Amino acid sequence: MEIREKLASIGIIPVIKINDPEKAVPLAKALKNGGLPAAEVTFRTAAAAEAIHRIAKELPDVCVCAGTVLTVETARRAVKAGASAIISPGTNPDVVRWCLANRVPVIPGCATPTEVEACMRLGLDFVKLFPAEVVGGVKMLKALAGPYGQMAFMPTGGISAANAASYLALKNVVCCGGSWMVPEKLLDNGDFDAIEALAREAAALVKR
Ligand SMILES: O=C[C@H](O)COP(=O)(O)O
Ligand SMILES: CC(=O)C(=O)O
Repeated sequence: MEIREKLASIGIIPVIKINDPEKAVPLAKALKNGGLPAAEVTFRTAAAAEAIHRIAKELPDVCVCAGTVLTVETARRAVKAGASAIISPGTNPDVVRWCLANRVPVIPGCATPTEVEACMRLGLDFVKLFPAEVVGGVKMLKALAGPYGQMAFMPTGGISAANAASYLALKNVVCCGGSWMVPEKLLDNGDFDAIEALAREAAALVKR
């Protein structure tokens, strides 16, 4: 299955900031058991590569992606660790070109029509909208659907159980990203049951 179809079938992609790599596998298990077999592990912590490696090795049916990939070097590390896709908050053309040259799925962030067009020129038809709620959310995506009918989006930033369904109802939305089902405190405390419950609540918003 192509990554886009896989992400579409999961619907909501948990965005993770993890400090302790020991928690990576129990966290991914909790998300999977809750109905979200995916993780965007952000390179905002030193544990990111190790967390990706552990999830990819122990839970091959979980779609583990790398987030906050700002450089080609980080993209290389993420792919080596086992990431299925490279995701970033903005668009670094060097990262996109490296991914395309190495056949690595890449989902860079856009916040404006000009950035969407830059990604189209790079050859992409699927990007992130970030930070989604700040830049107009559902209204912005509806507006972008006019001139950019072929472009599909993964809105992230400010999405929650309260508004995810309105994003998922849009034709140009493949999936949403969000951190709300993995609150830092629950992860730090190792409260995987609570995370699983939040994942289950989120997964119930996805029409399959
Ligand atoms: O930086 C934000 C994360 O990428 C996801 O956004 P969120 O915490 O609003 O869900
Ligand atoms: C926010 C986001 O998309 C990222 O850190 O990759």
